[in-house]
Amino acid sequence: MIKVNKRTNASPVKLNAAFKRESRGTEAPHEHSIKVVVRVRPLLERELEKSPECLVDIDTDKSIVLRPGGDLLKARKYREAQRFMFSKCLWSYDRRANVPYADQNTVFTEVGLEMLENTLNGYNSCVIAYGQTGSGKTYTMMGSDEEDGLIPMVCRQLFKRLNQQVDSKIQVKVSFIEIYQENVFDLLGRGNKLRVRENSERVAFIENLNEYNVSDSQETMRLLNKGLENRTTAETHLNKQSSRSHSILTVTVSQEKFDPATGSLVKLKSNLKLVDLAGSEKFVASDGLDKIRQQEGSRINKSLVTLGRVLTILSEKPNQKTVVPYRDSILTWLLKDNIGGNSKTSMIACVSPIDYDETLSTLRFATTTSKIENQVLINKESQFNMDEMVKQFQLEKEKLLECISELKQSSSRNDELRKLENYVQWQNNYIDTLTFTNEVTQKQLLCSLKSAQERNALLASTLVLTCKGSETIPREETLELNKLINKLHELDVISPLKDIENVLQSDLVMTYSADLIDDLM
Ligand SMILES: Nc1ncnc2c1ncn2[C@@H]1O[C@H](COP(=O)(O)OP(=O)(O)OP(=O)(O)O)[C@@H](O)[C@H]1O
Repeated sequence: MIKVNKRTNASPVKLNAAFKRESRGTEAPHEHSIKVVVRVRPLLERELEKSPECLVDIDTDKSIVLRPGGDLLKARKYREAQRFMFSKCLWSYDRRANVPYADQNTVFTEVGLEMLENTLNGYNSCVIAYGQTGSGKTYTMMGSDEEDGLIPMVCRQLFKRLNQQVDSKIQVKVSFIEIYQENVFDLLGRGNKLRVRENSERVAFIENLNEYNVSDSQETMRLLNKGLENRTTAETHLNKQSSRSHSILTVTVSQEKFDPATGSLVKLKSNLKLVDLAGSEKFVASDGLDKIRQQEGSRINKSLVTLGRVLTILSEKPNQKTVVPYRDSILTWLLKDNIGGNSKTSMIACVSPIDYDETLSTLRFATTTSKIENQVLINKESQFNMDEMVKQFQLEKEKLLECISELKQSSSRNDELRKLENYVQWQNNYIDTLTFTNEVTQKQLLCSLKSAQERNALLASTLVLTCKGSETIPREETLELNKLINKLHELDVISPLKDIENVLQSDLVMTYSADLIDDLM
């Protein structure tokens, strides 16, 4: 086993020289760069028997060192120690004193939490697990029987957070696909191949894909498990249950919320893609794989090679004329927005601690990825919505009336309460008028509704004080209450309605509603 840090005994001069030449990714990441996190997995049971040498180490939580190891150094001279820098390096190889052990919760904290926040704030988000076969991608994303992975944790937390938003209209939809040998299959459907097409805005979509509405994390987990049962796996020389396909779980979250400050209905729609790629290792004919496995291997490689090409072009900051070959593979076509587009994206690069070549290839791939900057936007739509505004207003009024009727049973200040009740009734008629005169310019109605809302707020504070009314009410509170009630009397309730009336009359329409306003006054 190698030592943890630069204090290693193994030819320090050579290592330092190599570090100078080979340190990668040291530039500070741009705000919208794809965030790359590396995770080193522990030795597997069958690897432990051979007591292999650990070839990786992390010397800070942002830097990982790969060394050739004694045998490899002798065998091939060109192999050198190399250091790579990333947003975070997670050590799950063993529990040692000077490096914190990264369990599944750590992955959630480092990657999942941020993605969750992004999704709730209306950003498209994506997490991609990349690495060779058996490096821990599925373990990281899905987890094991004993421990949940990132996906179940994100789903659980997502619903927990959404349930706290009592005043929003929320819809969550889930779809789950696999890309196997360059074909798309619906993991929640009947297993038939689906076609990828492009809409008029050149956004790829999957025709006839099942999308399920889900209302809690249990329902989401049931669908996820159903999909996992359908996913194509096989035993390979490196992994007993190797995923032979790329899987993409898409969680679409739509939130609608009325914003009383602006009088508008805010709609946020974001999708969170959770991608577990098939293994990235090279296949050699001498591996003794049967024909199907070889074909699988070459198709997996085709899509990952295209992914690599796309990422390389994007990392070199292309101009508008550069052709990015997204459409050369289904994977890159479907992930177009997430790599180089409108998405906050993270990659978890999973590495084996004992495979120099594959780990080096993964770390180089991850470095290229970390140089990509996306163009991130909140998917937000605001629109004035009179119906919603009136609904909100009606709710406020109902609350006030409820409050008054409760107070009437206990309070001795029936006079004030009756006055307040009259005001609320007045608001009631006002709402009817507004609903009826829906044709009037929105701006005027909004202005009018806002002043009515101010009155409601005043009514509410008056009620709070009235609630305290009893024989022993302190003098200051009585004064305050009288002040509020006087203010209510003084309120100019006529001008906003006059504005509406003017519009109605100048348009010579809806005279009936103008009459109604007259009645009210
Ligand atoms: N951090 C970890 N802690 C404990 N066990 C792990 C960890 N990472 C991976 N493993 C174990 O390593 C084995 C291989 O992991 P996994 O199946 O996740 O690899 P993979 O990268 O998804 O492979 P493939 O590309 O072949 O699907 C599994 O038995 C898994 O439980």
